[in-house]
Amino acid sequence: MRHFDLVIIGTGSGNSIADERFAGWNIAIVEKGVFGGTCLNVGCIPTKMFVHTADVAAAPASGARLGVDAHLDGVRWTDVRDRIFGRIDPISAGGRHWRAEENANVTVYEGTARFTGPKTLDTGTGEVITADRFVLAAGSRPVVPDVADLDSTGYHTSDTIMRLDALPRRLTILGSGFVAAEFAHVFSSFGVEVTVVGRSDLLLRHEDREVATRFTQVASEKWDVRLKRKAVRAERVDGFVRLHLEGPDGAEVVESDELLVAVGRTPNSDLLDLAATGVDVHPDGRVVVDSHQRTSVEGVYAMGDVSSEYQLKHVANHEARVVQHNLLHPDEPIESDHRFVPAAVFSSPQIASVGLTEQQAVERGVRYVAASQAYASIAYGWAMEDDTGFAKVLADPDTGLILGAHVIGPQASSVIQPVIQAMSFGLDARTMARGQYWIHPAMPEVIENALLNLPLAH
Ligand SMILES: Cc1cc2nc3c(=O)[nH]c(=O)nc-3n(C[C@H](O)[C@H](O)[C@H](O)COP(=O)(O)OP(=O)(O)OC[C@H]3O[C@@H](n4cnc5c(N)ncnc54)[C@H](O)[C@@H]3O)c2cc1C
Ligand SMILES: NC(=O)c1ccc[n+]([C@@H]2O[C@H](COP(=O)([O-])OP(=O)(O)OC[C@H]3O[C@@H](n4cnc5c(N)ncnc54)[C@H](O)[C@@H]3O)[C@@H](O)[C@H]2O)c1
Repeated sequence: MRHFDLVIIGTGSGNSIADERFAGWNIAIVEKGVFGGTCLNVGCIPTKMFVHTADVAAAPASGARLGVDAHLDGVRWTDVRDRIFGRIDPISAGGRHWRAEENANVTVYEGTARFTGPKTLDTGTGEVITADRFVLAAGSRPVVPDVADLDSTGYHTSDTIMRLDALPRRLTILGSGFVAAEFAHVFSSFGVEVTVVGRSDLLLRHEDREVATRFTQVASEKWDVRLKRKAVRAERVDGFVRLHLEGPDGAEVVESDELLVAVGRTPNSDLLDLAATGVDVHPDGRVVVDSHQRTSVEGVYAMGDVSSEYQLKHVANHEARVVQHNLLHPDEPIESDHRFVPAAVFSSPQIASVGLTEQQAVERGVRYVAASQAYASIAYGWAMEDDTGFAKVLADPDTGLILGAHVIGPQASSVIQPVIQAMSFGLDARTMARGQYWIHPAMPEVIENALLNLPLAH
């Protein structure tokens, strides 16, 4: 049985750990799928390449109110798709080749790993290995909801929808979170009739309620949004998918060419038979880790979607750096910093958030003041004729320290960044607003003004 210094399971964010500082280590990497993991192959990267393309496709329609009459002649779907994956697939193949053929100290096993005993791993390739240290970086996968006959009907997830051979005429999206909001924007901008089916009363219900309400209003004008619906059965009739729903007005059916299921992601910990090596798992499937990313077994670390509360690439990258340091310096371990984790939804409009929502502040009994500023009331908002976007900030009324920020509108994912910086470095709202120049007339003025609107004690 081969023995290694380190085994890394999963080539998403885990693949970045073994850099030149590990040249003297004997390392095994196990991957069951395509090299590079979710973000590169089926997540952040391709979706944002589609989102940018969708923004371009949607631009002509927004020109008329500025006095520019433009028309979208068409979207060459296969060209769009092949440009995106023509860029991505070689990166994945190159990464695999580099690890498998050019890293003298790394052995790549292409199989589904599972533990068979303490620090003993079946690589799924016919070979069982042992190691002193393991990194569990096995990520997550789409949840398949309990809807009768879904399997026999056939459906897509975010893993497959981007590789369609042709644009559907109609697309139903089951789910109302990040994936649903981003793909609804992509496909509707390409001319597809989109229906979004959600369980709760709002799209993106985990956002600050004012933001989720505004997004739901804007979305309902563009897409057929059906909320408070339960999907009970699916069927395929004459080649079309029919989704049977139960809602406030009783039973209804949505028919479309394709169905995208986007109801969340579950950690891949169940594939690993972790009990065999004694690693603890939360009831929701996340591997239990401490602030140093250590599991319940000495020498076994976990990071990213398989263990994190946040299924986000910037969090997985951060945790990978922590694991990397702690492998190299076990006597001086560092902790992950999850104080101010931001997130953005790249839909239309965009949404970005960091820190507490107003609802969380209320639920947790946190003292706060809140203020907002509309894009429509800053100069660049006039330039864009934006009439739905706004920035909202929450702060401690006494210290002025920022507790949360929520932005809905153009470039929200970039506009919010100075607030993330202020929160991370303990800058109070007044100092942040008045202690620096804000380029006029640029979009971050929406943040400057929201900060100035806060009714702080001093
Ligand atoms: C459609 C979509 C869009 C997204 N967009 C964004 C975004 O814009 N911004 C953002 O921050 N985040 C985004 N995310 C989330 C982000 O992709 C993930 O948080 C991140 O990729 C997780 O990285 P990871 O290394 O933990 O797991 P992964 O990248 O999923 O890597 C895990 C790897 O482990 C392998 N594996 C699993 N089990 C085994 C096993 N038993 N044996 C061997 N190998 C195994 C898998 O095949 C996979 O390659 C998006 C996700 C999706 C689905
Ligand atoms: N821009 C980004 O950073 C980005 C983009 C895409 C995905 N992601 C990550 O991937 C994760 C997964 O995305 P997601 O959109 O699949 O999950 P999500 O958790 O964001 O949203 C899932 C939604 O589906 C709803 N739902 C659950 N079961 C349902 C059912 N049976 N019928 C109808 N609705 C149901 C839930 O109430 C929830 O609102 C995200 O939470 C996020 O962390 C991030």
